[in-house]
Amino acid sequence: MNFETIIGLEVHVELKTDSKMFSPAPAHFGAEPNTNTNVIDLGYPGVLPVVNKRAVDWAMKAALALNCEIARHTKFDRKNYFYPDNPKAYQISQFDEPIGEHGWIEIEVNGEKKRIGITRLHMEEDAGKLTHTGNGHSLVDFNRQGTPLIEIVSEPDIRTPEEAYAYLEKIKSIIQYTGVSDVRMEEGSLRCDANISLRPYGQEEFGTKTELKNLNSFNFVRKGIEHEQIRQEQVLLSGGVIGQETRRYDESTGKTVLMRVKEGSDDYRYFPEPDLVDIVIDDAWLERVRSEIPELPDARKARYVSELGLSSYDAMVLTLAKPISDFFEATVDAGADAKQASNWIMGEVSAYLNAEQKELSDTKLTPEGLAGMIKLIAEGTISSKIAKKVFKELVEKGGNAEDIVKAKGLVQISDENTLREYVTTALDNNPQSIEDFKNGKDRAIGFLVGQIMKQTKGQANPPLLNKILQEEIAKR
Ligand SMILES: Nc1ncnc2c1ncn2[C@@H]1O[C@H](COP(=O)(O)OP(=O)(O)OP(=O)(O)O)[C@@H](O)[C@H]1O
Ligand SMILES: [Mg+2]
Ligand SMILES: [Mg+2]
Repeated sequence: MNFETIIGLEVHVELKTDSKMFSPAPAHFGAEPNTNTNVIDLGYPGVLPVVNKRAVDWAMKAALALNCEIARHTKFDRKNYFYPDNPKAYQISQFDEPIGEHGWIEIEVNGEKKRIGITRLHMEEDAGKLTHTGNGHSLVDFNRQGTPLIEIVSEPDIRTPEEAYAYLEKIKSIIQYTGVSDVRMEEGSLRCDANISLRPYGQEEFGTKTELKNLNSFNFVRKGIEHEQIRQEQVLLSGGVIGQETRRYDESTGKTVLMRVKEGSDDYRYFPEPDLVDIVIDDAWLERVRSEIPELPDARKARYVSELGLSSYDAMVLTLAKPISDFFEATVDAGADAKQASNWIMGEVSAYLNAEQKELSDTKLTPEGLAGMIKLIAEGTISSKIAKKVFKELVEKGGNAEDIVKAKGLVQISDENTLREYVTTALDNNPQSIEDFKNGKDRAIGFLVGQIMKQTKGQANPPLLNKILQEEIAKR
C-alpha cells in the first residue's frame, strides 16, 4: 500500500525585546544562569504580570508579515501543566483568541511554488531550560523563563521533508526581515516541532499523528521526518496502529524515540488568565504596526528579477538572508554591476562564509570594497583569477581593492609587447608543445598558458595572452 505523508509544523520564535513578556527582567540570551530572573516570571505568590506592549507590537508585525488576519480583540489564557522547567506550573499563552489567524506563505521546491496555510500565530511566554548532566542530576536555568514567544502553527499542508525544510527557511527569512527576532536555531530563538501522519493515497481522512521534538537544525527536521515516515509505514504495513505520541529525534542514531503519550488540549485545563486584561486592537494601532513592516523577501525577489535582471533562482538565494540581501544592495549602490555582484556574493563570498562558519559581519568585507574590486575586473585592471587574491585580502584585512592591487603589484599585464616577450620565451623553451598543438592536441595551449601564468604570477591578461599565443604559434 502506498502512503501519503501529512506534515504540520509548530514553530516557536523568541522575540528580541529588551524585557520579558510579563516582567521587567532582561530577556537577553547568554547571561550567567539564573541572573535574568524575576519574581513575576517565577510565579511568586501575590505578583501580577504586566503585558510587554512591544512584544504585542512585534507579534502583530510577524503575524501581518505572514499574511494573518489580526484579531481586534485578543486575550491571554492559562495553560496548566507541570514540568520542572516551569515553576509556575502554568504557562500564560493564548487559546481561543490568538492574535493572528488564517495566514499563509509561499514556498518553492524544485521550481514548484506552493502555498502553505498558517492556522494561527499566538503569543506566550517561554519556559526555563533544563540541562541533564547524565549522572542523575538536571540543572535548571530560569533566564529564559518569561521570554516573549510567538508560536506559529501551520496547516497540515506540507507533504514532504523538502517542503518542511523550505517552509522553515521561509518562515525564518520573513521573521528575520521584520526584525522581531534573531531566529537563530543554535541559540534557541527559533525552534520547531514536527507533526507527522500517513494516510493511504486516496483516503480523505488524516491518520493519527505523532509529534517530533528536539529537532535542533533544519537538517534534523528533514531527517527526523524522513525517519518517522519510514517508522510509521512499517507499523501500518505490519497491521499496527500509530499512537498519538510525542517522540524525540535522536541525532546520534538518526531515529525517533518515544518521549510520552501526548496530552490532548483538555488536559491543559485552559482558562482565561485572570491577572491580565484583554487587549483591544484598534485601526490606528494596526496601521501603525503595518507601516513598520519593511520590504519582505518575496517582494525583494520580484524586484531583483524585474529591475536588476537577475534570474528567479539567484534572486531567491540572495534574498533569503536579510544581511546578505542588504549587502548585495549596498554593493550595487556602490557602483557594482548587479549580475557580477550577485555572482560574487553567491559564489566566493558564500563559500568563504560557509568554510569559515562566519557571518558577513564577522569579516572585514565592505560593499564598497567588493564593488571596487568588481569595477577593477570590468575595467580589465585585474583578471578574475587575481581578483580571488584581492578578495581574500578584502575579507580578511579590509580596505579597498585599488590600494591592495597597487600595494601588491597585482595589476594585470595587458601590454602586448610585454606579453609577446613572455610568449616567445615560452615557445622557445617548449618546442614539443608547438609540435603537439600542430598535431591537434589543443591541450598543449593550456600547458603554455599555465607556464606563462606561473612566470607572471597569474597577472597576464588571459584573452590577450591567448590571442598572442595563437599568432606566435602560427608563425612557427
Ligand atoms: N493528522 C495530522 N497529521 C499531521 N499533522 C497534523 C495532523 N493534524 C494536525 N496536524 C498538525 O499538527 C499541528 C498541531 O499543532 P497545535 O499547536 O495546534 O497542537 P498541539 O501540538 O496539540 O499543541 P501544543 O502546542 O500543546 O503542542 C499543526 O501544525 C497541524 O497542522
Ligand atoms: Mg502547539
Ligand atoms: Mg505541539
